[in-house]
Amino acid sequence: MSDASIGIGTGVKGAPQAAAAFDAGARVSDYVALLKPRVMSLVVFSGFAGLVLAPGHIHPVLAAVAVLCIAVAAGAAGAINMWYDRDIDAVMRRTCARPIPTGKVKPEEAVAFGIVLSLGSVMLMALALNWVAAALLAIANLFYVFVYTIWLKRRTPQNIVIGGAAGAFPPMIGWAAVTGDVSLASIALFALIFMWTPPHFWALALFRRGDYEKAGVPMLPVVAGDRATKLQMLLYTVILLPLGLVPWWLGVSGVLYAVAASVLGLAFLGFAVWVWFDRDEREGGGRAARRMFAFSILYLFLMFTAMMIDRAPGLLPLLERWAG
Ligand code: HEM
Ligand SMILES: CC(C)=CCC/C(C)=C/CC/C(C)=C/COP(=O)(O)OP(=O)(O)O
Repeated sequence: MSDASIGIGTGVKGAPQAAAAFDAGARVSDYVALLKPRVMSLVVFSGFAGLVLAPGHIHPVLAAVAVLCIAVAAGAAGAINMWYDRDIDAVMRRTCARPIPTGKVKPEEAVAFGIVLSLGSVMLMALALNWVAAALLAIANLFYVFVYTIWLKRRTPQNIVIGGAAGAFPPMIGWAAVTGDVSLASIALFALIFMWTPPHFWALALFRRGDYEKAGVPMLPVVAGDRATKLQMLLYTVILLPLGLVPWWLGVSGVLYAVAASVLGLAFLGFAVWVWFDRDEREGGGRAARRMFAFSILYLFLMFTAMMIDRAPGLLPLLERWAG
């Protein structure tokens, strides 16, 4: 039996096709990487929480469209951020393997991709849901691109305090997708993420300080030092403790949430105290800072989970109606 008859010839002929398919797969994953999918998970989760917690009903298909729009608009802003920051991303160890610094995606392709997805997601939100949700989505997207990335990131250590507002919008957007408005309760959800962002990010900046120094980005540990950063983190986590109870106080969720928020808030504060007393200030050496960064993500996931579980009795009839 010749090689050709057992299919080797076919295999050789198929090789370029296989390579092309592999290439296409690699390109898809590069474009997905532009969307910062891991960060997006929590953005989407908090947006979903806004949808669940808002009073009123929404058809599940529309709820899914709203979540998709939040995910795509956030990812699109991330792609534009990677286009603008391609010079500093190439310098930092954490970001140097991203698709633009490695040459896998051209800068102009990335920015076009980001702009098209931004416009598409905002338009879909406006058409399928409502104009308030679409306007908030556009504001969040533009805030991350223009206020955080282009204006503040390279100028001031307060970059993430002000610019962090972008990431605080998703629950408000989810809420508005259901109600068509902005309420005190949705502002409380915004405030929670707004106050959470600085300790979340500065914990990372403490053990990635060298990266930011190298790239010349004025993050707080670089500009003001570790002690000042740790003090600020303590302040924000102290404020976060009572702020976490506001959704309960406003009746967004009940006592179960209030207990969870107190425990989680105290734990987050405990991490900030541990970071404060941790004397290991070598770049990359601070175990406490690493743990606090990881806990910050768990904290927000659990806060919104607790809020939603507390609303579960109200959700049940809703789910039954959807199922029916
Ligand atoms: C200006 C505000 C913020 C800054 C500067 C910031 C910065 C960062 C950075 C640098 C990382 C490491 C990312 C990586 O290397 O993959 C990170 C991780 C993360 N951030 Fe933030 N963040 C901010 C706000 C938020 C918000 C609002 C959320 C969601 C509500 C969020 C969710 C996450 C999650 C889930 C991760 C973990 C990703 C992973 O598993 O690697 N961040 N953040
Ligand atoms: C439309 C919408 C809902 C927008 C939300 C935008 C959003 C996901 C904000 C979170 C902020 C964020 C990921 C900052 C990363 O900082 P960086 O860009 O400095 O991080 P890097 O060094 O990893 O690039």
